[in-house]
Amino acid sequence: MWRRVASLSSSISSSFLAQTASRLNTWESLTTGIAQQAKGVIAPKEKTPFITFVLGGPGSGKGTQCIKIVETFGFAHLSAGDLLRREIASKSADGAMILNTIKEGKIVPSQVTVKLIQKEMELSDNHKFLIDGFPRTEENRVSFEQIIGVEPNVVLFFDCPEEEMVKRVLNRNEGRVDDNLETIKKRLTVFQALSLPVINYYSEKGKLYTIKAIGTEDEIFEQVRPIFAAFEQTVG
Ligand SMILES: Nc1ncnc2c1ncn2[C@@H]1O[C@H](COP(=O)(O)OP(=O)(O)O)[C@@H](O)[C@H]1O
Ligand SMILES: O=c1ccn([C@@H]2O[C@H](COP(=O)(O)OP(=O)(O)O)[C@@H](O)[C@H]2O)c(=O)[nH]1
Ligand SMILES: [Mg+2]
Repeated sequence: MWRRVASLSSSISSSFLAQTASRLNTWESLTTGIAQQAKGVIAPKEKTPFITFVLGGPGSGKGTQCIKIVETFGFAHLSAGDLLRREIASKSADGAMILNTIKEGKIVPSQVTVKLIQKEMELSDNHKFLIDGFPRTEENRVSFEQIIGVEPNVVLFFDCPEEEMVKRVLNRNEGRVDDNLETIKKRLTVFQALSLPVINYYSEKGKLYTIKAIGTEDEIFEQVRPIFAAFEQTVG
């Protein structure tokens, strides 16, 4: 749905989209409303978006569980880290800056990450999104709300002991520049200082679902499954 609108609205700036969306605060404002303006026709009613943020420390199992959620509940999986690594691989203008930031275990400027997420959402035909590994800071969170103009419906937090996260990352074997002891130590510090406040924010808003992220992948998924099963009727 976003793809069609994105192609129709190339002359309509994304800030206009964001302003319209945040004013009306509905997904339909981003889709049918703009489509009507662009084409002068009544567009079919679109589905309301369902956004899940998937949070947790490095190696807590976010990506692994996202694959299972996609298989079982048909979400689109947007990994912020994968989108950033794709920018590095494509040698885009921001590639070198992103690579250095990831090597240092720091956080890429919000504007860059949110634009990449926005593009993927626009290209997707799905209305159910798993946004994996984002937002990692309060600034990330605010930036998403301002640019995209919607809030998450559900926030998952994979709560895993540091010792286990370190062990998993060092065994990950995906050739990542940040899967080494020096970077992981920095990432754990960043997680405690910058990401935990985001998790606390959503806890206070009543949107947080905490998963005990130890045990087998299947055992952990049995904690995840009922969360999405409960929403299935309403989400579609
Ligand atoms: N429950 C689990 N038990 C043991 N290893 C796991 C478990 N879940 C994931 N892993 C492994 O740990 C590593 C990190 O998992 P990943 O899903 O990439 O975490 P994250 O995206 O949170 O960094 C991967 O090599 C993955 O195969
Ligand atoms: O919103 C994001 C997501 C990721 N990153 C960077 O990308 C790295 C890897 O993120 P990813 O989610 O892939 O790591 P994981 O938690 O899965 O190990 C992070 O340490 C950050 O440097 C970032 O800056 N902003
Ligand atoms: Mg991951």
